[in-house]
Amino acid sequence: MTAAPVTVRVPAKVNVQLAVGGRRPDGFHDLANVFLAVGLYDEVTATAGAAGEGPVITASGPDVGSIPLDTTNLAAKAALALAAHHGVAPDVRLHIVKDIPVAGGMAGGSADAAAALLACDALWGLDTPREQLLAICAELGSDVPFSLVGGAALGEGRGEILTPLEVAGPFHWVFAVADGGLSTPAVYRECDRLRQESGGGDTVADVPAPAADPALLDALRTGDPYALAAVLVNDLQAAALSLRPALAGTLATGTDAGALAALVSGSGPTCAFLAPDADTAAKIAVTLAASGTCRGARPAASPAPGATVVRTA
Ligand SMILES: C[C@](O)(CO)[C@H](O)COP(=O)(O)OP(=O)(O)OC[C@H]1O[C@@H](n2ccc(N)nc2=O)[C@H](O)[C@@H]1O
Ligand SMILES: Nc1ncnc2c1ncn2[C@@H]1O[C@H](COP(=O)(O)OP(=O)(O)OP(=O)(O)O)[C@@H](O)[C@H]1O
Repeated sequence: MTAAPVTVRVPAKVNVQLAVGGRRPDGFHDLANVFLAVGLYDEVTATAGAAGEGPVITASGPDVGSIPLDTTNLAAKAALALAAHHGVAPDVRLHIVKDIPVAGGMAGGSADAAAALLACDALWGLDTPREQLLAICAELGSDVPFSLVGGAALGEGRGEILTPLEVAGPFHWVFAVADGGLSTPAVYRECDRLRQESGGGDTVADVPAPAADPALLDALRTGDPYALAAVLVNDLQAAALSLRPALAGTLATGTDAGALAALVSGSGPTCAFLAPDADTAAKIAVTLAASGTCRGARPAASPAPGATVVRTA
């Protein structure tokens, strides 16, 4: 009997604190990365594939023209990694319903990897222990473990070593989606270049070790948007603005429309706006969408749960 298809829903993320340390010898940067999952979701459905065909990717949604449909898709890589871990055949059809902006700094590819991992695990009846799933996630990318876990978490190391955080809420956000993406490695490189240019150096010997801000952790715990707005910080923001100066106009538009704070989401170019309540978030979204400073604006609340099986047919 063929196993029933499995659908997993997985959230996007915003980094409420992204403290970036110096460039390590392996090219990565040590982080104090406070992740918050937000209620914008992709869905990945895994269906049994024909013997020998490997992972087959299909996708639907407005931006899917810019994602790869071969084995470089992070969802395919996740299926291959899980199959290799267990020594099983990686035959699976993965359909991605994509709502998370592509190359937008919201971990869309990472989300699909985490979702595919969970969906294949259920489809293939593997029951992989959580720690092993998290280890496979970390091999796939620095953001992938958080996509599995969701909620709020501090990511240390290159972002893959997670400590869950207490978080109240809801926090109300608006996300301004830009035309075109930004490459994550290019943004980290630009951060290094700006550090060198300012004379401070860009290696672990030059840059103070990143640390989570206790005031920010308190604001998450108490669910206070005003306190959170006062301490939001993204060390990659200057680099994203340097590569995409027009984002300054987007940030200013959302702030003028009533956001408590505005910042670039992760490596950008999506901009995130924290609102005091859901009504204000809806108004900010309308103003941003009409402003011509972004391609679209999406309200979303956080925290959101991590990758979750939502359907088996
Ligand atoms: C910007 C963030 O989204 C914030 O959460 C992440 O740090 C990026 O995570 P990601 O997209 O999962 O990144 P990975 O796939 O692990 O790495 C892609 C590239 O980003 C850079 N990279 C990533 C993470 C990190 N801590 N330091 C880095 O310098 C490296 O050039 C790396 O080759
Ligand atoms: N399933 C996928 N969805 C989106 N992009 C993918 C996927 N698989 C591979 N990619 C590639 O990864 C690149 C980065 O896309 P992604 O949407 O993950 O960026 P991002 O949100 O900026 O990532 P992050 O916030 O983790 O740095 C894309 O340009 C695309 O070519």
